[in-house]
Amino acid sequence: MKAVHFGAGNIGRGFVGLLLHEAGYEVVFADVADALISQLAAADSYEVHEVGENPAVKTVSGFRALNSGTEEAAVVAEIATADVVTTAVGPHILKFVAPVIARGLAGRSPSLPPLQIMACENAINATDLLHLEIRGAWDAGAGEGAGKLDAVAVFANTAVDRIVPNQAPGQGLDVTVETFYEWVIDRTPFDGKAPVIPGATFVDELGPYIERKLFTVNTGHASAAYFGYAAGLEKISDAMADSGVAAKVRAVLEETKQLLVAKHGFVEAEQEAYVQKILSRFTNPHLADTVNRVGRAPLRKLGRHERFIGPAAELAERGVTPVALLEAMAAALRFDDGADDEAVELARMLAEMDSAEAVERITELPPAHPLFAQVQKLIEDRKAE
Ligand SMILES: NC(=O)c1ccc[n+]([C@@H]2O[C@H](COP(=O)([O-])OP(=O)(O)OC[C@H]3O[C@@H](n4cnc5c(N)ncnc54)[C@H](O)[C@@H]3O)[C@@H](O)[C@H]2O)c1
Ligand SMILES: O=P(O)(O)OC[C@@H](O)[C@@H](O)[C@H](O)[C@H](O)CO
Repeated sequence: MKAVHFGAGNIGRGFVGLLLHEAGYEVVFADVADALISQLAAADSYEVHEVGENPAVKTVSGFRALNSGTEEAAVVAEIATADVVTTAVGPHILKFVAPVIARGLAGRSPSLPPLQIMACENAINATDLLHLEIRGAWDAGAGEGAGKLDAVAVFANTAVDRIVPNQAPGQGLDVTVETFYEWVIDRTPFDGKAPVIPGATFVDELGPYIERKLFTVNTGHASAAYFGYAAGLEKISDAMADSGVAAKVRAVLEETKQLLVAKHGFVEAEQEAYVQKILSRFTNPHLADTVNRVGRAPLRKLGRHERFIGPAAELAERGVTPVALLEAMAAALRFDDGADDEAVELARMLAEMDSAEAVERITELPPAHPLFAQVQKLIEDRKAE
């Protein structure tokens, strides 16, 4: 069995690659980072160091690696004979890997079962986004003469959860990760022939799991990052050790818990246990995770269906005015990491646009939305500084 995995970064090597390897797949890593691919191609194995409670070291071996920029034809050929394709490149990069996947699909023998495609990104239904992009490339010519896309590929949404920080320089290919992990996959598109991945959980209704993960783990994480950044702290665990930051993060998760319980019917006590578990993961002192990594790409994180506006807008639509979520968004507007392209772009937008235009462009909330005025006020306050 062969899996082609796009994105050999933190979660690619430290989670998806590891679970696919443990499931018995030969993993072919595809990435555009030349030095990383050369290192992987030259290596026989790398180690995943799981730190925290019950630490362990896992070895990943038997993989290959290709540069999907300079060795595109080879990647296309691998996809043509693969069983599974996964991605962990970032939601905004899916449009770049889609044409390569489309060409690989077009080259498949009709005798092969459909390729099983799963995007492992922090976004609601990321595989649907990838599917749309592949469909675009297919219809634009990649699939010419190859029949119907849906006959050669199956697309399944997933929710992936494991905190994998940026790795310390000098660590080579080895990856330090937390011990916790969860990979939840929508079973329904596979028509009874889902891939066998023992580390993954297959469910019939993924929607509540994705939202629970994004609006608890990622909303809480990003809140810790932005409040921690405002407090001048560098590590997430240090931010969570600050009682003021921890209280604000807790308040944010109280609001998303209220939404998740009301919307999806999660049992309140179970959701509270989930929140507690996540807060304890953020405090893991063995994980050198930074507020800059977790706060990265604030424009994406302030998007309409993302970790802040997503739950805050739904609460507002239900007649509840969020308070802590708005405070976290106010902190996000002040994340001015000059090394982060999106933080720089956010600062430019805040400087150049009037507040109403900035709300629409950053959050895509329409002016008539019940949350619009509150977000506009946050932006006015930020602009006035
Ligand atoms: N790190 C985590 O804790 C974590 C956990 C769950 C989900 N995720 C999600 O996984 C995705 C990747 O995150 P990460 O932390 O591993 O980031 P990362 O930056 O460590 O890895 C991304 C990799 O994608 C590669 N890449 C960029 N453009 C590419 C292209 N066109 N083709 C192929 N490869 C390309 C980069 O070179 C890099 O190696 C994101 O969507 C993130 O939200 C991350
Ligand atoms: O990857 P992002 O930028 O969407 O979010 C940053 C972190 O919150 C994220 O990578 C978490 O570590 C991860 O989602 C945990 O499962």
